[in-house]
Amino acid sequence: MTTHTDSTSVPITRQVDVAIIGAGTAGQNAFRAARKSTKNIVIINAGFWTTTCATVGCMPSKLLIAAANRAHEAKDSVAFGIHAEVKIDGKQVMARVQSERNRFASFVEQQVESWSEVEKISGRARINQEGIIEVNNERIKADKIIIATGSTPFIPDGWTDKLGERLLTSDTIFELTDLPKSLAVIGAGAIGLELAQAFSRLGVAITLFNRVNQVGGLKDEDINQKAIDCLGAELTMQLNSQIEDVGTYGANSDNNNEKPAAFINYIDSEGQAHEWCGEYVLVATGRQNTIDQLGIENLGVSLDDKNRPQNLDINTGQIGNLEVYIIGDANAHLPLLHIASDEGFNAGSTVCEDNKNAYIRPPTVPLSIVFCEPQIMTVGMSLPEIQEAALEYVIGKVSFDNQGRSRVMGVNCGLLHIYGCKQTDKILGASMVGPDAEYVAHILAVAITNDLSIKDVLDTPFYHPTILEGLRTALRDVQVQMSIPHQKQGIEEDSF
Ligand SMILES: Cc1cc2nc3c(=O)[nH]c(=O)nc-3n(C[C@H](O)[C@H](O)[C@H](O)COP(=O)(O)OP(=O)(O)OC[C@H]3O[C@@H](n4cnc5c(N)ncnc54)[C@H](O)[C@@H]3O)c2cc1C
Ligand SMILES: NC(=O)c1ccc[n+]([C@@H]2O[C@H](COP(=O)([O-])OP(=O)(O)OC[C@H]3O[C@@H](n4cnc5c(N)ncnc54)[C@H](O)[C@@H]3O)[C@@H](O)[C@H]2O)c1
Repeated sequence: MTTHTDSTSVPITRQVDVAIIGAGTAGQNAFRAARKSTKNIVIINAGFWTTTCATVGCMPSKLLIAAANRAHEAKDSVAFGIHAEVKIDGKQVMARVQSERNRFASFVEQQVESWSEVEKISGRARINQEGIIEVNNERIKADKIIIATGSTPFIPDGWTDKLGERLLTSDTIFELTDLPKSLAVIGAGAIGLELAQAFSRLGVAITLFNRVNQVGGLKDEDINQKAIDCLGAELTMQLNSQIEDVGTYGANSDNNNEKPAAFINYIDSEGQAHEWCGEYVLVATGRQNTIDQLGIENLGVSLDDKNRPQNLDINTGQIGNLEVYIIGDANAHLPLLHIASDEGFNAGSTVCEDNKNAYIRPPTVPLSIVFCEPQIMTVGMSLPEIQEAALEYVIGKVSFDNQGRSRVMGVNCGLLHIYGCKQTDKILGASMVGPDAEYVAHILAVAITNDLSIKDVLDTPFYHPTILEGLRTALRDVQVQMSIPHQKQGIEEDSF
């Protein structure tokens, strides 16, 4: 049926209660939640109907890391008296990454296939000047619009042309059918760090570049330096380096195949000029949303200079009083999977007419984990945020270099800082590089979410011998520095 908009005579092909643009984790969750109470709904998606997480993100990266860590353990067990000869079959490594990845993606596809065809449109949507969604031959008028268009790798200007097929991003690297011989990784954020270490452990000659002396986005200088020390023991890093130029040399120069080799001209942290030359360059210099290309301004949404929407409700993704919701990586707030998932559920529940019974999840405590070894985690407020808020704090510390179980396991490199609030005996946040950081992070997230005092956490059992006993040591260190009354227990009472 074709109708007309009120203000113009432009024909519209569909009128819906809710339109969702983008069917990744956030969009699919929004669709599932909204569809419970409206049947007049459409979801539009460009590209594959799976998710970034399953297809080119969380899952393939963790599959590669899993293979890498197996290789590393086998190669790195001499101190235990175990001398293994390790042969890495690159083709088999990549084949497992792809087949397991496809298995995860197929579960998402099956769910999407169960949705009615009328509710799904494959195509790239745009919002025209009248606020109508245009996709393929359709012009869709929606009472409420949820935008969940995700993010894409950011590539510095000109690099795509200069590096040609030698340039890889996280969107393409998992499609390699064999391990490369050499790889430069540019950017030491979560993606760069995880993939640089994984490929290095699989025998690829890696150089990791970052323009600042920082890894994994760490904002606590001591933890950052410890992470650099722990990771640098096995990974070649050029931190604080400036890339001057990138490009390729003529065919056959890598004696590997017909393709030209890649080069990077850079200035190291000492100011010396160098050239790196190798097979591929993985650009991991961040991700950016693309909502500026969507015609978002036609819905009354304004963006700041980093493409972040103004007046964003971080709980539901709603923009001010508009019936526009921007969720997941698209809002550039916290580009993480659990956030995309929660925001999708919340937005989908909020747009329903009958949403009184919908449970809108509150914003969760900030939590981030980088799956390199040792792992990196941050939870709660960061040190700069605490300092900016002028809160009185103490830092409880524990080194994992000599921590009992960490040493037993041969994973004894790390440092945990817990930021305790002097007035309240509560945990403000924490930052760590070290073994089992993912579990430490979750325990602290539970404590902060439930407003537990440091004494509350210390009153729970810590089994011996565990790496988590290190968490207890750091909590006790917070406690002994507190100005509030408490039952002192010296950190020296922790024993092996
Ligand atoms: C390599 C890598 C590893 C990661 N690892 C982790 C991890 O370990 N833990 C973690 O928490 N997070 C991780 N992330 C981040 C996580 O994957 C993302 O935060 C999450 O997938 C974002 O989901 P989304 O729904 O916002 O976007 P997506 O899943 O990207 O969905 C967006 C969809 O919108 C579509 N789209 C875009 N524009 C349009 C348009 N104009 N019209 C129609 N459709 C459109 C896209 O094609 C896509 O299908 C990782 C990311 C990467 C890249
Ligand atoms: N384990 C996880 O949770 C996980 C894993 C992967 C990705 N992610 C998500 O994906 C997002 C994107 O990850 P990312 O690592 O690409 O981005 P990022 O923003 O975290 O890191 C990018 C890094 O590249 C550096 N950089 C930028 N331009 C550069 C240049 N020209 N030369 C040298 N260095 C440069 C930056 O200094 C920064 O350290 C993350 O913010 C995260 O939310 C999460």
